Amino acid sequence: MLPDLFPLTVLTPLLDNLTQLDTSAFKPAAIGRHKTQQVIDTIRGDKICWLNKSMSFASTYFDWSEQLRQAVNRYFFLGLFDYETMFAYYEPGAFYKRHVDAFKGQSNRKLTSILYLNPNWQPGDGGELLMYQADETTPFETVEPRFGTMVIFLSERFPHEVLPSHKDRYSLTGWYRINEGIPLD
Ligand SMILES: O=C(O)CCC(=O)C(=O)O
Ligand SMILES: [Fe+2]
Repeated sequence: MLPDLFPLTVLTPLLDNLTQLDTSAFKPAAIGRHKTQQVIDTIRGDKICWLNKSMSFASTYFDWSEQLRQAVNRYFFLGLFDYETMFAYYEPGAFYKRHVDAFKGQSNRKLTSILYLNPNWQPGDGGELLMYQADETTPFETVEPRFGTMVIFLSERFPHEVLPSHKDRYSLTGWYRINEGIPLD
């Protein structure tokens, strides 16, 4: 967990632009990919909008994400290949039940990053991210979704959940992916 990672001069325009996005570009978040994809609002209740490089207001964020990708590859040899990121909006009452972002060997998502964009977040506003080790039921980390806090974790390793939020809750969630090569036989 990295509190206050970005300066307000980066965060404030980012949030302003994201919240001005055409809400018709938002869709209820789904679970699974391709044919198995479905919207189950008893598991997650956020609405999402994928970001793309043509959104120039997000260029500082994309540049920083690219630097992180290169640094992680340099130090940890993860072979991260590209990055996808979405803006997520949890309206009051929305939550996301415990899950992992990727199952080992079944996805090319390796590293998850979440940047929280909630100015004036207070204890009691809900919406905390709980991080777990494997099968444990007690979280080893509870993260309040405060403006500028970033969380980075291995997508296959850590189950996590979002507690019901009592206020509008905004975040940018991204996944670094490895290149899906053709397996050698
Ligand atoms: O917003 C969060 O704190 C977590 C979101 C999440 O787990 C996801 O989108 O996969
Ligand atoms: Fe997740």
